[in-house]
Amino acid sequence: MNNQETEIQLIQITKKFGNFAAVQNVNLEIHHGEFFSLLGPSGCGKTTTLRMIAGLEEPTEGQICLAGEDVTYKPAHLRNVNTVFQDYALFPHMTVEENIYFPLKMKKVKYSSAQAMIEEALSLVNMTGFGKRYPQQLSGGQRQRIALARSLVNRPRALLLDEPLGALDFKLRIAMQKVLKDIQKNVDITFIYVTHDQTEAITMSDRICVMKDGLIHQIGTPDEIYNSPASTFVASFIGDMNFLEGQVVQKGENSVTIDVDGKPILSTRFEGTFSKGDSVVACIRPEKICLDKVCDSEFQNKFENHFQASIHRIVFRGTDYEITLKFGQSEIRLIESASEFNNKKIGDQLFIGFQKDDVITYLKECKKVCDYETNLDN
Ligand SMILES: Nc1ncnc2c1ncn2[C@@H]1O[C@H](COP(=O)(O)OP(=O)(O)OP(=O)(O)O)[C@@H](O)[C@H]1O
Repeated sequence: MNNQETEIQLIQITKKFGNFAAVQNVNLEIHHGEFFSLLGPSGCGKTTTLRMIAGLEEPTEGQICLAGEDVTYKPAHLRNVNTVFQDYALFPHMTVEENIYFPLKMKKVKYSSAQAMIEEALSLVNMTGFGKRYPQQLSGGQRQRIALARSLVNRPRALLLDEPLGALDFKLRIAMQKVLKDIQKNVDITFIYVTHDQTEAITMSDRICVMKDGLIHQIGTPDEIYNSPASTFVASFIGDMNFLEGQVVQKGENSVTIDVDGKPILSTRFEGTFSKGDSVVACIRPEKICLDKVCDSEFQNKFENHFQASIHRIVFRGTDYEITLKFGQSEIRLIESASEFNNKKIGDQLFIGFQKDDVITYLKECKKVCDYETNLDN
Protein backbone atom coordinates (compact mmCIF):
# COMPACT_ATOMS: atom_id res chain seq x y z
CA MET A 1 0.00 0.00 0.00
CA ASN A 2 2.70 2.41 1.06
CA ASN A 3 4.71 3.49 -1.96
CA GLN A 4 6.64 6.24 -0.17
CA GLU A 5 4.96 9.03 -2.15
CA THR A 6 4.49 11.95 0.26
CA GLU A 7 0.84 12.56 1.05
CA ILE A 8 1.03 15.02 3.93
CA GLN A 9 3.88 17.23 4.95
CA LEU A 10 4.14 19.42 8.04
CA ILE A 11 7.06 21.83 7.91
CA GLN A 12 8.19 23.60 11.10
CA ILE A 13 4.64 23.71 12.46
CA THR A 14 4.02 25.58 15.69
CA LYS A 15 0.60 26.24 17.20
CA LYS A 16 0.21 28.68 20.06
CA PHE A 17 -2.90 29.34 22.11
CA GLY A 18 -2.04 32.72 23.63
CA ASN A 19 1.52 32.28 24.87
CA PHE A 20 1.19 28.51 25.26
CA ALA A 21 2.74 26.41 22.51
CA ALA A 22 0.54 23.31 22.11
CA VAL A 23 2.67 22.11 19.16
CA GLN A 24 6.29 23.15 18.62
CA ASN A 25 8.44 22.95 15.49
CA VAL A 26 6.82 19.79 14.21
CA ASN A 27 8.20 18.30 11.00
CA LEU A 28 6.34 15.31 9.59
CA GLU A 29 6.18 13.48 6.31
CA ILE A 30 3.35 10.97 5.94
CA HIS A 31 3.41 8.63 2.96
CA HIS A 32 0.54 7.79 0.64
CA GLY A 33 -1.46 4.77 1.86
CA GLU A 34 0.29 4.71 5.21
CA PHE A 35 -1.38 3.94 8.55
CA PHE A 36 0.31 6.66 10.59
CA SER A 37 -0.37 7.20 14.30
CA LEU A 38 0.14 10.23 16.50
CA LEU A 39 0.75 8.78 19.96
CA GLY A 40 1.33 10.44 23.30
CA PRO A 41 -0.13 11.24 26.72
CA SER A 42 -3.08 13.55 27.18
CA GLY A 43 -2.33 17.14 26.23
CA CYS A 44 0.77 16.37 24.13
CA GLY A 45 -0.69 18.07 21.04
CA LYS A 46 -2.00 15.11 19.00
CA THR A 47 -5.49 16.50 18.36
CA THR A 48 -4.17 20.00 17.65
CA THR A 49 -1.82 18.51 15.03
CA LEU A 50 -4.67 16.53 13.47
CA ARG A 51 -6.97 19.58 13.47
CA MET A 52 -4.33 21.61 11.64
CA ILE A 53 -4.10 18.89 8.96
CA ALA A 54 -7.90 18.90 8.71
CA GLY A 55 -7.99 22.69 8.39
CA LEU A 56 -9.96 23.11 11.61
CA GLU A 57 -7.09 25.02 13.23
CA GLU A 58 -4.58 27.42 11.64
CA PRO A 59 -0.90 27.00 12.54
CA THR A 60 0.84 29.98 14.15
CA GLU A 61 3.97 29.19 12.15
CA GLY A 62 4.95 26.72 9.45
CA GLN A 63 3.47 25.12 6.39
CA ILE A 64 1.13 22.18 5.65
CA CYS A 65 1.12 20.46 2.26
CA LEU A 66 -1.37 17.85 1.02
CA ALA A 67 -0.26 15.92 -2.06
CA GLY A 68 2.34 18.59 -2.74
CA GLU A 69 -0.08 21.50 -2.49
CA ASP A 70 0.36 24.17 0.20
CA VAL A 71 -2.95 24.10 2.08
CA THR A 72 -1.82 25.97 5.21
CA TYR A 73 -4.59 28.56 4.86
CA LYS A 74 -7.07 26.54 2.78
CA PRO A 75 -10.47 26.04 4.48
CA ALA A 76 -11.34 22.56 5.76
CA HIS A 77 -14.10 21.85 3.21
CA LEU A 78 -11.72 22.46 0.32
CA ARG A 79 -9.16 19.92 1.56
CA ASN A 80 -9.52 16.39 0.33
CA VAL A 81 -9.48 14.89 3.84
CA ASN A 82 -12.21 13.66 6.20
CA THR A 83 -12.19 13.34 9.96
CA VAL A 84 -13.75 10.66 12.18
CA PHE A 85 -14.26 11.58 15.82
CA GLN A 86 -14.78 9.46 18.91
CA ASP A 87 -18.44 10.47 19.27
CA TYR A 88 -19.49 9.23 15.77
CA ALA A 89 -21.34 12.52 15.00
CA LEU A 90 -24.04 10.76 12.96
CA PHE A 91 -27.23 12.73 12.28
CA PRO A 92 -29.88 11.07 14.50
CA HIS A 93 -32.86 12.07 12.31
CA MET A 94 -31.33 10.50 9.19
CA THR A 95 -31.18 6.82 8.28
CA VAL A 96 -27.83 5.12 7.83
CA GLU A 97 -28.15 5.54 4.04
CA GLU A 98 -28.99 9.23 4.36
CA ASN A 99 -26.06 9.73 6.73
CA ILE A 100 -23.67 8.15 4.24
CA TYR A 101 -25.24 10.10 1.36
CA PHE A 102 -24.78 13.42 3.20
CA PRO A 103 -21.19 14.25 2.07
CA LEU A 104 -22.11 13.31 -1.51
CA LYS A 105 -25.21 15.54 -1.33
CA MET A 106 -22.92 18.41 -0.26
CA LYS A 107 -21.00 17.76 -3.45
CA LYS A 108 -24.29 17.89 -5.42
CA VAL A 109 -24.24 14.19 -6.33
CA LYS A 110 -27.82 13.00 -7.15
CA TYR A 111 -29.20 10.29 -4.85
CA SER A 112 -29.81 7.96 -7.80
CA SER A 113 -26.15 8.10 -8.85
CA ALA A 114 -24.98 7.87 -5.23
CA GLN A 115 -26.70 4.57 -4.43
CA ALA A 116 -23.94 2.31 -5.71
CA MET A 117 -21.36 4.31 -3.75
CA ILE A 118 -23.44 4.07 -0.58
CA GLU A 119 -23.79 0.29 -1.04
CA GLU A 120 -20.06 -0.03 -1.61
CA ALA A 121 -19.29 2.02 1.52
CA LEU A 122 -21.68 -0.15 3.57
CA SER A 123 -20.08 -3.29 2.23
CA LEU A 124 -16.59 -1.93 3.01
CA VAL A 125 -17.47 -1.65 6.70
CA ASN A 126 -19.39 -4.93 6.63
CA MET A 127 -22.78 -3.30 7.24
CA THR A 128 -24.69 -4.27 4.11
CA GLY A 129 -28.43 -4.38 4.84
CA PHE A 130 -28.36 -1.74 7.61
CA GLY A 131 -29.13 1.22 5.31
CA LYS A 132 -32.73 1.79 6.46
CA ARG A 133 -31.96 1.87 10.18
CA TYR A 134 -31.54 4.99 12.29
CA PRO A 135 -28.34 5.54 14.35
CA GLN A 136 -30.16 4.90 17.63
CA GLN A 137 -31.04 1.41 16.34
CA LEU A 138 -27.33 0.51 16.13
CA SER A 139 -24.70 -0.54 18.67
CA GLY A 140 -21.68 1.67 19.40
CA GLY A 141 -19.40 -0.38 17.16
CA GLN A 142 -21.95 -0.35 14.33
CA ARG A 143 -22.37 3.41 14.62
CA GLN A 144 -18.64 3.89 14.42
CA ARG A 145 -18.56 1.70 11.29
CA ILE A 146 -21.28 3.86 9.70
CA ALA A 147 -19.31 6.98 10.64
CA LEU A 148 -16.35 5.38 8.85
CA ALA A 149 -18.47 4.52 5.79
CA ARG A 150 -19.67 8.12 5.65
CA SER A 151 -16.13 9.48 5.76
CA LEU A 152 -14.90 7.02 3.13
CA VAL A 153 -17.80 7.33 0.65
CA ASN A 154 -16.33 10.31 -1.19
CA ARG A 155 -12.89 8.69 -1.25
CA PRO A 156 -10.75 11.38 0.44
CA ARG A 157 -6.98 11.29 0.00
CA ALA A 158 -6.61 10.99 3.76
CA LEU A 159 -8.78 9.94 6.66
CA LEU A 160 -8.05 11.58 10.00
CA LEU A 161 -9.19 9.55 13.00
CA ASP A 162 -9.24 11.15 16.44
CA GLU A 163 -9.41 8.38 19.07
CA PRO A 164 -12.25 6.81 17.03
CA LEU A 165 -12.51 3.75 19.28
CA GLY A 166 -12.23 5.62 22.57
CA ALA A 167 -15.92 5.27 23.44
CA LEU A 168 -16.05 1.50 22.89
CA ASP A 169 -15.58 -1.18 25.52
CA PHE A 170 -12.36 -3.20 25.53
CA LYS A 171 -13.53 -6.22 23.49
CA LEU A 172 -15.30 -4.14 20.87
CA ARG A 173 -12.28 -1.87 20.68
CA ILE A 174 -10.03 -4.83 19.83
CA ALA A 175 -12.56 -6.09 17.24
CA MET A 176 -12.86 -2.63 15.69
CA GLN A 177 -9.06 -2.28 15.50
CA LYS A 178 -9.09 -5.30 13.18
CA VAL A 179 -12.02 -3.91 11.17
CA LEU A 180 -10.23 -0.58 10.75
CA LYS A 181 -6.99 -2.21 9.71
CA ASP A 182 -8.81 -4.42 7.17
CA ILE A 183 -10.65 -1.44 5.73
CA GLN A 184 -7.40 0.48 5.41
CA LYS A 185 -5.86 -2.43 3.48
CA ASN A 186 -8.78 -2.37 1.03
CA VAL A 187 -8.81 1.35 0.23
CA ASP A 188 -6.01 3.42 -1.20
CA ILE A 189 -6.34 6.06 1.50
CA THR A 190 -3.83 7.42 4.01
CA PHE A 191 -4.98 6.98 7.62
CA ILE A 192 -3.77 9.32 10.35
CA TYR A 193 -4.75 7.94 13.69
CA VAL A 194 -4.66 9.78 17.02
CA THR A 195 -4.42 7.65 20.14
CA HIS A 196 -2.94 7.65 23.63
CA ASP A 197 -3.07 3.84 23.64
CA GLN A 198 0.40 2.50 22.88
CA THR A 199 -0.82 -1.07 22.23
CA GLU A 200 -3.32 0.19 19.69
CA ALA A 201 -0.64 2.27 17.94
CA ILE A 202 1.88 -0.59 17.95
CA THR A 203 -0.54 -3.18 16.54
CA MET A 204 -2.17 -1.02 13.88
CA SER A 205 0.41 1.42 12.52
CA ASP A 206 2.95 1.34 9.73
CA ARG A 207 4.72 4.20 11.51
CA ILE A 208 4.20 6.04 14.77
CA CYS A 209 5.03 9.59 15.83
CA VAL A 210 5.51 9.77 19.61
CA MET A 211 4.80 13.21 21.08
CA LYS A 212 5.12 14.84 24.47
CA ASP A 213 4.53 18.46 25.47
CA GLY A 214 3.99 19.52 21.85
CA LEU A 215 7.32 18.05 20.71
CA ILE A 216 8.10 15.00 18.61
CA HIS A 217 10.26 12.51 20.50
CA GLN A 218 10.49 9.86 17.81
CA ILE A 219 9.05 8.83 14.44
CA GLY A 220 9.50 5.21 13.43
CA THR A 221 8.00 1.81 12.73
CA PRO A 222 6.48 0.00 15.74
CA ASP A 223 9.60 -2.19 15.79
CA GLU A 224 11.95 0.81 15.87
CA ILE A 225 9.92 2.59 18.54
CA TYR A 226 9.71 -0.51 20.75
CA ASN A 227 13.24 -1.84 20.29
CA SER A 228 15.20 1.39 19.87
CA PRO A 229 13.40 4.11 21.81
CA ALA A 230 15.01 7.50 21.18
CA SER A 231 14.51 8.80 24.71
CA THR A 232 13.70 7.57 28.20
CA PHE A 233 10.23 9.03 27.68
CA VAL A 234 9.60 6.81 24.63
CA ALA A 235 11.15 3.88 26.51
CA SER A 236 8.71 4.40 29.37
CA PHE A 237 5.62 5.20 27.31
CA ILE A 238 5.85 2.21 24.96
CA GLY A 239 5.74 -1.20 26.60
CA ASP A 240 7.21 -2.12 29.94
CA MET A 241 10.77 -1.14 30.87
CA ASN A 242 13.25 -1.38 33.75
CA PHE A 243 15.19 1.81 34.48
CA LEU A 244 18.47 1.22 36.32
CA GLU A 245 20.33 4.31 37.45
CA GLY A 246 24.09 4.24 37.82
CA GLN A 247 27.47 5.70 36.87
CA VAL A 248 29.68 5.00 33.89
CA VAL A 249 32.78 3.14 35.11
CA GLN A 250 34.25 2.22 31.75
CA LYS A 251 33.72 3.50 28.23
CA GLY A 252 34.79 1.49 25.21
CA GLU A 253 34.22 2.30 21.56
CA ASN A 254 31.15 0.09 21.25
CA SER A 255 30.17 -0.50 24.84
CA VAL A 256 29.79 1.12 28.19
CA THR A 257 29.99 -0.42 31.67
CA ILE A 258 27.71 1.06 34.29
CA ASP A 259 27.88 0.53 38.01
CA VAL A 260 24.34 -0.04 39.30
CA ASP A 261 24.31 -0.61 43.03
CA GLY A 262 27.68 -2.35 42.91
CA LYS A 263 26.82 -4.55 39.88
CA PRO A 264 28.67 -3.89 36.62
CA ILE A 265 26.20 -3.73 33.74
CA LEU A 266 27.48 -3.89 30.19
CA SER A 267 25.53 -2.09 27.47
CA THR A 268 26.23 -1.88 23.75
CA ARG A 269 23.46 0.49 22.78
CA PHE A 270 23.37 4.09 23.90
CA GLU A 271 21.90 7.44 23.02
CA GLY A 272 24.37 10.33 23.25
CA THR A 273 28.02 10.34 24.29
CA PHE A 274 29.24 9.50 27.77
CA SER A 275 32.40 9.88 29.82
CA LYS A 276 33.58 7.98 32.86
CA GLY A 277 31.69 9.14 35.96
CA ASP A 278 28.57 10.30 34.05
CA SER A 279 25.22 9.49 35.65
CA VAL A 280 23.19 7.33 33.29
CA VAL A 281 19.99 5.29 33.05
CA ALA A 282 20.28 1.75 31.70
CA CYS A 283 17.00 0.46 30.20
CA ILE A 284 16.11 -3.20 29.82
CA ARG A 285 12.77 -4.77 28.85
CA PRO A 286 11.44 -7.28 31.44
CA GLU A 287 10.95 -9.95 28.76
CA LYS A 288 14.68 -9.84 27.93
CA ILE A 289 15.69 -10.97 31.43
CA CYS A 290 16.13 -14.61 32.46
CA LEU A 291 16.15 -16.14 35.89
CA ASP A 292 17.99 -19.24 37.10
CA LYS A 293 18.83 -21.03 40.34
CA VAL A 294 22.44 -21.53 39.31
CA CYS A 295 24.88 -19.35 37.48
CA ASP A 296 26.75 -22.06 35.55
CA SER A 297 29.09 -21.53 32.62
CA GLU A 298 26.25 -21.91 30.11
CA PHE A 299 24.29 -19.13 31.84
CA GLN A 300 27.41 -16.96 32.04
CA ASN A 301 28.27 -17.52 28.38
CA LYS A 302 24.78 -16.66 27.27
CA PHE A 303 24.36 -13.53 29.37
CA GLU A 304 27.19 -11.00 29.62
CA ASN A 305 25.23 -9.45 32.50
CA HIS A 306 24.54 -11.87 35.33
CA PHE A 307 24.29 -11.39 39.08
CA GLN A 308 22.43 -12.52 42.15
CA ALA A 309 19.31 -10.79 43.48
CA SER A 310 16.46 -11.69 45.79
CA ILE A 311 12.78 -11.92 44.95
CA HIS A 312 10.94 -8.94 46.38
CA ARG A 313 7.48 -9.15 44.81
CA ILE A 314 5.47 -11.66 42.75
CA VAL A 315 2.35 -10.72 40.79
CA PHE A 316 0.28 -13.43 39.09
CA ARG A 317 -1.12 -12.12 35.80
CA GLY A 318 -3.03 -15.12 34.48
CA THR A 319 -0.74 -16.53 31.79
CA ASP A 320 2.46 -15.30 33.46
CA TYR A 321 4.06 -13.91 36.60
CA GLU A 322 5.72 -10.54 37.02
CA ILE A 323 8.64 -11.02 39.39
CA THR A 324 10.47 -8.09 41.00
CA LEU A 325 13.97 -8.72 42.35
CA LYS A 326 16.04 -6.42 44.50
CA PHE A 327 19.79 -5.82 44.61
CA GLY A 328 20.95 -2.99 46.88
CA GLN A 329 18.44 -0.18 46.46
CA SER A 330 17.65 -1.14 42.87
CA GLU A 331 14.74 -3.20 41.58
CA ILE A 332 14.43 -5.15 38.36
CA ARG A 333 11.25 -6.71 36.96
CA LEU A 334 10.97 -9.72 34.68
CA ILE A 335 8.23 -11.90 33.26
CA GLU A 336 8.02 -15.67 33.61
CA SER A 337 5.39 -17.85 32.00
CA ALA A 338 3.19 -19.76 34.45
CA SER A 339 4.71 -23.05 33.27
CA GLU A 340 8.28 -21.90 34.13
CA PHE A 341 7.37 -20.30 37.45
CA ASN A 342 7.95 -23.39 39.55
CA ASN A 343 6.83 -22.16 43.00
CA LYS A 344 9.27 -19.32 43.44
CA LYS A 345 8.90 -17.44 46.73
CA ILE A 346 9.62 -13.99 48.09
CA GLY A 347 13.15 -13.95 49.53
CA ASP A 348 14.53 -16.59 47.12
CA GLN A 349 18.08 -15.73 46.02
CA LEU A 350 18.35 -16.29 42.27
CA PHE A 351 20.53 -15.30 39.35
CA ILE A 352 19.33 -12.87 36.74
CA GLY A 353 20.88 -12.74 33.30
CA PHE A 354 20.50 -10.45 30.29
CA GLN A 355 22.48 -9.66 27.18
CA LYS A 356 24.51 -6.51 26.69
CA ASP A 357 22.76 -5.86 23.35
CA ASP A 358 19.42 -5.61 25.14
CA VAL A 359 20.55 -2.78 27.41
CA ILE A 360 20.03 0.76 26.07
CA THR A 361 21.74 3.52 28.01
CA TYR A 362 20.74 7.17 28.18
CA LEU A 363 22.40 10.10 29.92
CA LYS A 364 20.62 10.77 33.20
CA GLU A 365 20.36 14.42 32.18
CA CYS A 366 17.58 13.13 29.88
CA LYS A 367 15.46 12.79 32.96
CA LYS A 368 15.06 16.56 33.13
CA VAL A 369 13.80 16.70 29.56
CA CYS A 370 11.97 13.42 29.31
CA ASP A 371 10.88 13.06 32.91
CA TYR A 372 10.62 9.30 32.50
CA GLU A 373 9.59 8.55 36.05
CA THR A 374 6.47 10.71 35.90
CA ASN A 375 5.55 9.10 32.64
CA LEU A 376 5.83 5.59 33.94
CA ASP A 377 2.32 6.19 35.25
CA ASN A 378 0.85 6.96 31.84
N1 LIG B 1 -8.54 25.97 21.82
C1 LIG B 1 -7.60 25.86 22.76
N2 LIG B 1 -7.29 26.91 23.57
C2 LIG B 1 -6.32 26.81 24.51
N3 LIG B 1 -5.58 25.70 24.72
C3 LIG B 1 -5.84 24.64 23.95
C4 LIG B 1 -6.85 24.65 22.94
N4 LIG B 1 -6.87 23.44 22.33
C5 LIG B 1 -5.93 22.70 22.95
N5 LIG B 1 -5.29 23.41 23.91
C6 LIG B 1 -4.21 22.95 24.77
O1 LIG B 1 -3.18 22.47 23.95
C7 LIG B 1 -2.59 21.29 24.49
C8 LIG B 1 -2.67 20.16 23.48
O2 LIG B 1 -4.03 19.80 23.34
P1 LIG B 1 -4.48 18.59 22.39
O3 LIG B 1 -5.97 18.52 22.43
O4 LIG B 1 -3.83 18.75 21.08
O5 LIG B 1 -3.84 17.38 23.18
P2 LIG B 1 -4.02 15.81 22.94
O6 LIG B 1 -2.67 15.24 22.88
O7 LIG B 1 -4.91 15.58 21.77
O8 LIG B 1 -4.75 15.40 24.28
P3 LIG B 1 -5.95 14.34 24.55
O9 LIG B 1 -5.38 12.98 24.33
O10 LIG B 1 -6.28 14.60 25.99
O11 LIG B 1 -7.05 14.69 23.59
C9 LIG B 1 -3.34 21.00 25.79
O12 LIG B 1 -2.58 21.52 26.86
C10 LIG B 1 -4.63 21.77 25.63
O13 LIG B 1 -5.14 22.18 26.87
